[in-house]
Amino acid sequence: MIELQNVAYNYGGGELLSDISLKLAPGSFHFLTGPSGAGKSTFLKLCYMELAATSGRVQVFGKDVAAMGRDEIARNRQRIGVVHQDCRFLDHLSIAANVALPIRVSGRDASAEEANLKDLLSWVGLEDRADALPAELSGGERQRAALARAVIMSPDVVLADEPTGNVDWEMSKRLISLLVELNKMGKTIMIATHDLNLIRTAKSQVNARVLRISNRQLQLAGADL
Ligand SMILES: Nc1ncnc2c1ncn2[C@@H]1O[C@H](COP(=O)(O)OP(=O)(O)OP(=O)(O)O)[C@@H](O)[C@H]1O
Repeated sequence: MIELQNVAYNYGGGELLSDISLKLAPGSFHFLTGPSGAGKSTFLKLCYMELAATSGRVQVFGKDVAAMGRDEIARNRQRIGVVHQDCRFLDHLSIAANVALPIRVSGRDASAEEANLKDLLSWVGLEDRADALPAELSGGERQRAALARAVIMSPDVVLADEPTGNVDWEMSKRLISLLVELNKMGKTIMIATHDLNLIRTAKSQVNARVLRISNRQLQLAGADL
């Protein structure tokens, strides 16, 4: 699905990530952990082609990202659902309209997707909040809406950046269960988090590998979590 070979990245200062190699197999479930500022968000951005590697090779769906044009990147991006750390919404649009936004942006007929949208909102437990505005939602509701928006295009891969950052433990477990469900449906999942309790909880539900960014390198964490 996504493959990095000897990838490095720097924002202009020193190297933030060095010599990173990883192959995300279809249907795999990964956690990405590491201290604040280690480069977890940056790593995810390399995976969803928001950033281009400074050196090395990134392949997405079997194609070299460096060889893709803008349109091809945009097309392939539709196959990757991203839950952003700060989950921003358009404030003047309802939650249902925000969740459906990727469909409109892609040019597909949103009215043909009404049933899908309804199912998705009820899957994340927001069927009663469809007409609410983003400002009226709690932190947990926002995160669930962000997850629904990330999967509305039926992506093959879901990348989530601290999806449980601002929610309580019960809500964190609920969000992780939703991501585990997506994985059981065949989607490839990667979640950046520094919540080790969450990783332990998820590991009882799914066969997850834990990656850690430390000293600019990506390592496979041991079973000592
Ligand atoms: N656009 C940017 N320009 C310059 N430096 C940046 C940019 N984005 C991030 N950085 C720096 O790169 C480093 C890694 O940031 P990143 O957000 O990838 O880390 P992180 O591991 O996700 O952190 P956190 O757990 O706090 O979210 C930080 O020092 C950050 O300040």
